[in-house]
Amino acid sequence: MEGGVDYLIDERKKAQFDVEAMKVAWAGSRQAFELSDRIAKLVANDPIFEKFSRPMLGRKELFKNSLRKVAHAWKLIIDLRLSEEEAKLLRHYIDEPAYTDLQWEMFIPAIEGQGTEEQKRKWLPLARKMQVIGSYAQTELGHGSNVQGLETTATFDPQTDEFVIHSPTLTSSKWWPGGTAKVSTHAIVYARLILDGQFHGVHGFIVQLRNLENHTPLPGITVGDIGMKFGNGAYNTMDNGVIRFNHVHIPRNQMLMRVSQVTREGKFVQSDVPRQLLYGTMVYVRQKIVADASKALSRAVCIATRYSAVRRQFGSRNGGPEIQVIDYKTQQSRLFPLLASAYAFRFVGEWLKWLYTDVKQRLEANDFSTLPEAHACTAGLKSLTTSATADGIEECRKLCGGHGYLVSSGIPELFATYVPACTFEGDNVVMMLQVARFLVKTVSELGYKQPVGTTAYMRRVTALMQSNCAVRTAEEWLNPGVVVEAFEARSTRMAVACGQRLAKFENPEEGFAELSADLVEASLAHCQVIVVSKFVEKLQQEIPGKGVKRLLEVLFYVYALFLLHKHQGDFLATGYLTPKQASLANDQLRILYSKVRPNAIALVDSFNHTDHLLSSILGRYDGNVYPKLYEAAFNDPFNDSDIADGIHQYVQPMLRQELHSAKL
Ligand SMILES: CCCCCCCC/C=C\CCCCCCCCCCC/C=C/C(=O)SCCNC(=O)CCNC(=O)[C@H](O)C(C)(C)COP(=O)(O)OP(=O)(O)OC[C@H]1O[C@@H](n2cnc3c(N)ncnc32)[C@H](O)[C@@H]1OP(=O)(O)O
Ligand SMILES: Cc1cc2nc3c(=O)[nH]c(=O)nc-3n(C[C@H](O)[C@H](O)[C@H](O)COP(=O)(O)OP(=O)(O)OC[C@H]3O[C@@H](n4cnc5c(N)ncnc54)[C@H](O)[C@@H]3O)c2cc1C
Repeated sequence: MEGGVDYLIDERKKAQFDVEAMKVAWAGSRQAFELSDRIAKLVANDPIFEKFSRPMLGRKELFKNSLRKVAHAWKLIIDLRLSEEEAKLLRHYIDEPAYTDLQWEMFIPAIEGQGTEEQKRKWLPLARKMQVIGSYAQTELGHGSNVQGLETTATFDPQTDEFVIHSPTLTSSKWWPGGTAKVSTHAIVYARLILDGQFHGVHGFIVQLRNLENHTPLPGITVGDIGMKFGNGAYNTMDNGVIRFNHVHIPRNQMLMRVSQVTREGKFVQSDVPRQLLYGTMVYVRQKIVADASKALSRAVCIATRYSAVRRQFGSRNGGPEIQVIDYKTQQSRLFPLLASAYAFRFVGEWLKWLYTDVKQRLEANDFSTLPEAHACTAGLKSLTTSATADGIEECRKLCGGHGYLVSSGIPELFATYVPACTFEGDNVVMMLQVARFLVKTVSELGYKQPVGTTAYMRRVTALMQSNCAVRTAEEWLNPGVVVEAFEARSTRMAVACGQRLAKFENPEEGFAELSADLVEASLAHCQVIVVSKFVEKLQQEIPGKGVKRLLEVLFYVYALFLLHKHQGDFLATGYLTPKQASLANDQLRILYSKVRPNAIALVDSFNHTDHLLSSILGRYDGNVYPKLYEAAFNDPFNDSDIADGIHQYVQPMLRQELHSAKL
């Protein structure tokens, strides 16, 4: 058997549910499925969007090719009159980080959230038509996580009614802003506002960087690329920049003034809008990143699952076929929790999108009451989902054995492109510490204030602290209420224990710093409650299609019981579970894996990923792995000639023992 075509056909026959209905459940609705399927095919069938050769290209060629793709995409958007939703799907399927990500996901949202009505009227139409191209310049060489520590200054000059943007030190150079090194004409620059020698906090300013006619940097602006990043291809299609400002003047009306204003006389006016709204763009993008995590994880899982069904090792008897590696329990125990996580992240991402839309509407009506909850949820879930996805992609590489290390497996580039998500938009540990602040506050107020939203379960603090799990058989773990209660009890107990230990410190900030590692673990436990509960809420909805709901229930238990197994130390240490109950959960997990097994290929087919998106020989829909790997090897430009450059010069003299007289 040369290829794996027959293996996947057989695998697909084993499915116990309606795959087409599962595709709809994954997409969110039939309309969403049809839209996304149409755009996926549009991209897959367009040769300009080819990406298989990307890791072989040098930086300049890679970047130019990326500019070409964006220009072609923009032309398609106009010619086909694509909506903003369709344009964003187009970007997803093109699958290439580019300056437009910053334009549409940071520059425009920053103006929408922090600009005045007048500023929105002026800048948004220009940006939406791509007549100005903007980026988001917050991070500096010496300051990233600590936004209040930024050094760039914006000093008001009452003589000219302008702000003077300046980088006073080397460490104040803006460093990282995507799209900035070579493309963007403007940037939202975050800087310390200085009025009459007084510091008034960090604010956003719209600063023009380049001449719109000839694209040269404006006087006083030094700008360039920060250099090659991790991996070939990957995030190197993006021009992350360094900018240095030397007393650059901008009009006063280019400070984003929804949160605070500076008058013509140079007076600072603080409105009722909380200053945290300045961080609103990050909240928006963190929510997007959560929604995107399932897309990246599902790609890696799809590749590893299909390949695990094609790949055979050991167990051949009488010349018969060896065992498919997907049949090894160890392979299942590593792969199926990731498959289940992809579904879990998809549903929590959908919910977070809803939560964000709700908060946005409230903010527009000047209702800021749900902002702390939205901040904690977006920060925490961004951290949980990106860490699990980055680790999961790497696990999928290992699940594919040696071939997973080949660029043609599609996994190395996916990993290299994905991992910065653990760092950008807030380092994952720093984000969990934000959740910790929120949890500590919630716990400290339990005596007199009812927790709401995602912490509402802590209203039952007494019961969750005192009662214990009642499970006596492995079967009894198959109850959503029992599972959710276990997660809630563990989270409540960890948060309360942190609160009690913090209370022993005279200085709360010192206590917080000392206990920060434990606080991060308590925050993770709380975020897991959210993911598990939102999965259960999804299952409570009507989900049409034969067997679809049943399979989603199986995946829910795999996700939750795997987490319980992985973190059983917490569940045991907090005293909610006995070792016997933890062991029963693990027994149930093994049974669940055998329920996933016949459906595994159909479950990854339900992601509806095109071969173009996967860009992976191991993950091909037809499973024809070996002939295509062989073909790709000989199509590699390195194999153009049998004698590589340098062989005659450096190898032959060695073979002939003539190295001493060779010209090196
Ligand atoms: C081809 C054509 C296509 C056309 C269309 C295509 C469009 C493209 C479409 C799709 C693209 C798909 C891609 C999707 C993903 C988008 C990716 C975009 C690229 C990403 C590139 C990366 C960008 C960046 O990284 S930008 C920089 C990000 N930086 C950070 O995240 C810094 C992190 N630090 C902080 O946020 C803060 O410093 C802090 C929170 C850690 C601390 O802040 P501080 O002021 O010191 O606050 P603190 O004292 O701790 O807290 C005070 C109180 O404020 C509360 N709080 C903090 N933050 C927030 C907040 N955000 N919201 C609300 N409240 C907040 C905090 O809890 C405290 O509250 P308390 O009650 O006082 O305790
Ligand atoms: C690919 C990529 C694209 C980016 N694009 C942009 C962009 O478009 N615009 C922009 O402005 N920025 C951008 N950034 C920058 C990004 O937002 C920052 O790198 C990120 O916020 C982390 O900040 P840092 O680099 O300062 O990390 P640091 O804060 O220096 O982190 C270093 C280590 O210190 C730890 N640490 C830091 N503070 C604490 C603390 N209080 N407690 C405990 N541990 C702590 C962290 O956990 C980490 O382990 C991008 C970054 C990357 C990688």
